[in-house]
This record gives sequence, C-alpha cells and structure tokens, in this order.
Amino acid sequence: MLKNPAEKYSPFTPFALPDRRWPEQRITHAPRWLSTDLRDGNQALAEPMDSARKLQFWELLLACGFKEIEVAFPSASQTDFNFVRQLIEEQRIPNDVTIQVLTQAREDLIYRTFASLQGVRQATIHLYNATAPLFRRLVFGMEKAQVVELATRSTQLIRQLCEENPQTRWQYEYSPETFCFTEADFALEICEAVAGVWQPCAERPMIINLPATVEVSTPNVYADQIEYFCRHFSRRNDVCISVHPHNDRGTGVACAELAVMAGADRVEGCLFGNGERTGNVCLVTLAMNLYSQGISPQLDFSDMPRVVEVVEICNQLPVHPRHPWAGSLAYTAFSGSHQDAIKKGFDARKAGSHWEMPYLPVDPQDIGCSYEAVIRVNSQSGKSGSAWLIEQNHGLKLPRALQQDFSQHVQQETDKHGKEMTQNALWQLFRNRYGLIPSPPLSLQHYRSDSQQDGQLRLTATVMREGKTRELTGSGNGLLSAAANAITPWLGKPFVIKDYHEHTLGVRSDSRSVAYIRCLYQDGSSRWGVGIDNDVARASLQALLNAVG
Ligand SMILES: CC(=O)SCCNC(=O)CCNC(=O)[C@H](O)C(C)(C)COP(=O)(O)OP(=O)(O)OC[C@H]1O[C@@H](n2cnc3c(N)ncnc32)[C@H](O)[C@@H]1OP(=O)(O)O
Ligand SMILES: CC(C)C(=O)C(=O)O
Repeated sequence: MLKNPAEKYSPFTPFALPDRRWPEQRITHAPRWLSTDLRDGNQALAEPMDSARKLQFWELLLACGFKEIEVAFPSASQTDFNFVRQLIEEQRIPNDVTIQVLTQAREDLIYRTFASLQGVRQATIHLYNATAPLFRRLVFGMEKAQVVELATRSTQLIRQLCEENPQTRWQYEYSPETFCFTEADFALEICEAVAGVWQPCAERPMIINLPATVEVSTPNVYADQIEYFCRHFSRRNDVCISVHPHNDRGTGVACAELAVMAGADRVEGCLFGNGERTGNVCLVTLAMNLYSQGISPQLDFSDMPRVVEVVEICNQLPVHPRHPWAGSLAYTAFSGSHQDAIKKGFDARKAGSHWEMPYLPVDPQDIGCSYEAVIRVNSQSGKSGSAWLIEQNHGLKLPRALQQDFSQHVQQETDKHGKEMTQNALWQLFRNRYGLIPSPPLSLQHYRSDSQQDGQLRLTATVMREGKTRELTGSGNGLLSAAANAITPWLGKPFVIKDYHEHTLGVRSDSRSVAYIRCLYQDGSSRWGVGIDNDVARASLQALLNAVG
C-alpha cells in the first residue's frame, strides 16, 4: 500500500445540501422490496444458476413474501430467457407477484427482452444505462446529450412495445446506473427526460431507481443525493423512487436505511447480500432491522435456517456465521459476562411480555432458531453459561456456589484443550465430578430412619464401597446430621454440611428430586455432591455420599 494514497486516489466530492431533512425522519413502515437475487445476485456468481437452482430460489422468494422479483436478464443467456418463459408458461407467477427483467438500452436486446415476456399477466421492464462522467467518457464515449438520447430512445421503444402488448399490465423502471457518482443535476435531467417519454400515471406506473452501483462515499452523502432528487424531480408524486445500494464500503445497509429516511419508497437487494463484488444490500438484514424495532417488514423469515440453507445451495456460497440476524453464530454467546446477562434475562422473562434480553435484540425462536445455540462454552465462559446449559438440557438449577465450583472444573478442561466444550462433554464432566454415575465410589443401597423418643432421628444405611457393603448407623436431629454422624467415624475425616438445596425435576408429583450438598472439611476445603432419585431422602443421602466419597 502507498504511504500517501492521495497520490493515487481522490476523495469523492459531495454536493452541498445544507437544509437536508432526512436526519429528522424515522422509518415507520417497510418499503416496497425488490429481490434481485435471480438477476444481480445471479450475474455475480462464478456459475450462474441453472433453471433448477433458479426455480428453487424463486419458490423461496415467494415463500418469504416477495411481491416484486427481478428474475432475469433475458437477453443475456438462453438460460435466463428460458427461465422467464418457464415461469410464464407453467403459470408459476402468483397474481399478486410482479416479475421484473433487465435490459441494456440496445434495440436488439429490448426486442429479445419483450419476446421473453410474451403472455405474462404483469411485468416490469427495467432499462439501465450508465450516466456518470467516467462512464460517459470511458465506456460510452458520449456527451451528456447522447446519453440522454440513448435512454429516451430506448424508453420510446419500450413504451411502443408495451402499447403493442396491451394484454399485459406493464410497469417501467429506469435506472441511471452509477447514479451515486453522477452529477446530481444530470441525474435529474436524464430522469426527467425519460419520464417525459414514459409519461408516468396510474395506468403507466414507473419506478425510478437510483443505484449506488459502486459505493463511493459515506451513507449520509447517498441520503443527501436521494433527498435532493426527491425534492427536485418534477413528477415525484407520479413515480416510485427505488434505491439499489451495493456494499463496496460495507455500508450498503446504512445507505438503504438513510435513503428510505430521505424519501425512497422501494429497496432493491439480495438475500444475505449476494451480488457484484462485495454484494448488493442484504434484504434479510434490512427486514430484520425493522422487525427488531417492532415494525413488520412484510416479509417472512420465520424459518431462517431453511432460508440460509436454500440460498447456500442456490448461490453455492456460504452465508457467514456472523451474518446479521441469520448467521449460525448470530445469537451465540461464548463469553462469560454475556452468558451471565443472558441467563439473568431468561430467568426474569415472563411469557408474553415485551422482549428485553441482554445481547439478544430479537428472540431467536421468532425466526425458527432454538435457544440451544444461545450459549456455548469455552475458556472465555463463566459460571452462568455452564449452569444455563445444565438447566436447559437436564433441568438442574444449580445453586450459585455449585455454579462457581463447576465453573472452575470447566475452566480447567477448556484451558487444557483450548476447544469448545460440547453440551454432552459438559454434562459428562458434571456427572463425573458430582457423582451422578451408575457406580459412584460410595453408593447407597438401603436405608431406614426412625424417630427416637428423645426427638432424635436414627439412620441405618447400607453403603457399597469398592464392591463391598457396609452398614452404618448414626443419630442426629435430622436425616443429614444422622447421616453425617454415621459416616464420619467410618471415613475418619470430620466435615460439616455447609450447603443443602433440593428441588424436583419437573412439575409432576411423581417427578424425581435432585439434592445438592456441600461438605466443608477442617482444612478449609470443600466438595459438592449431587444426587437424583424418586425419593428425596435417598437423593439427599446419595448427594452426601457423593460429596464425601
Ligand atoms: C450494474 C449492473 O449490474 S448492470 C447489469 C450488468 N449485467 C450484465 O451485464 C449481465 C448480462 N450481460 C450480458 O450477458 C452481456 O453483457 C450482454 C448480452 C447484455 C451484451 O453482450 P455484448 O453485446 O457482448 O456486449 P458487452 O457486454 O461486451 O459490451 C458492452 C457494450 O454495450 C454497451 N453498453 C453497456 N451497457 C449498456 C447499456 N446499459 N445500454 C446500452 N449499451 C450499453 C457498452 O458501451 C459496450 O458497447 P461497445 O461494444 O460499443 O463498446
Ligand atoms: C442495473 C442497475 C440497477 C444495477 O444493477 C446497479 O447499478 O448496480
């Protein structure tokens, strides 16, 4: 890279719009959406979609609720042409859906485009030509007037062909390609001229699409350009203003949102931001951004994992695990403080209440994701993450001090291997550590407890150790103190029971109980044991044996 990039690169010079109004605007409803996955997305793939993949994507877009879909560049390839024919001839286009096709401003291509649309109920013809100074000079070798003439001549032909095919409800879209680096007044001039030919009205709907073909500046500059256009375009009320942001600077989503604040009615983009170079704006992100603000996006991503799966198949490109709202890690916390906050959020959550969840702006269940992936454990995790997983998967509500104890063992494991701990590995560690295994070192076989006349309780318990059974007896003012008095002389290591907790596993009266016990030894060390049994007394006694065994 250059030490002084200014030797090679010039900054984009924005025009002045000091009385801009868009910063005060709020987005209150969804814009019209156009999916261009099958056109702009498709043209950017190493292997453009064949008809099977196109059809699969088409079905997905319908299922998501798209009403405007750019399906092809019919004059580009026989595959694209055939796909449009297939949709029409197999009557695959629902009544409320409009297909859109793109063409250059070239007569032969326009005729070919119309041929592909024969018999369609309704369609949008989309014409583009580049208008920016660099393109006029370098690509077309045209003066401004010639560029305007190219656009108006093609529009004239399109209007004529539409009128010759009155059985179709036609809509016309014109894109001054490279709008975002075209002089603002020239963009207006060419769109005025094109609209002058088309004469937009209710019977002849028109969309003016103002693309950020390549992002060249910050999103506020694009918003200024859109506001300026909307304020000065003489037929503003007769046309739909659409935007088509690309993502070269990584700000496609911001461009689209600010453009809508600046007056745009419609947004063109692709699912997960596929498209030329760094892609088109991601429509999933835009829709979910609205949803997270309580605004219906008028699109349905209730089964996001399926949407990701189909798009990956069709585009043959992976969706990034950290893609906003949809990536496989989009709702996952590995780090301790995040997990702690999320666990507290779920503990406090009341069914039906407004969503208030630390680190999770939407409920993953709304888009077909489970809570399973919300917390995953590695060496960056703390006590709450492991406790959450044990509770979610096995119903055990670990006491706080046990959470802390277990967390240290988890930390040792994860530090040892440097890897994530699977839910299964975590559960095995918990079971081994706290005695929830088929043959713990000390295993309760039978017990009997009797109340004595002096108010004391007498316990007789048969315990197995290393394959041999032993009968222990002891008295105390409760079951556990009797048990402690029975065990201490046998093990020869005095301890006191420091913590005791129990709860049922489930809501039925015949549910099993779980008991948690911590024993404190004279040297200050302590150990936890856990017991699960249909009988709460047995669960407690086994928990004690697990703590001392
Ligand atoms: C920003 C966008 O996404 S725009 C859409 C871009 N998508 C695509 O290009 C995908 C489909 N395209 C294609 O398959 C081909 O480019 C075709 C079939 C349309 C045309 O192919 P070709 O006739 O071989 O032309 P090719 O693409 O090589 O060259 C472009 C020519 O068209 C001209 N041209 C480019 N865009 C336009 C336009 N919108 N209107 C009129 N002419 C145009 C160029 O100036 C150039 O003319 P020249 O040959 O006189 O210099
Ligand atoms: C054809 C136009 C809308 C386009 O794709 C672009 O400018 O990116």
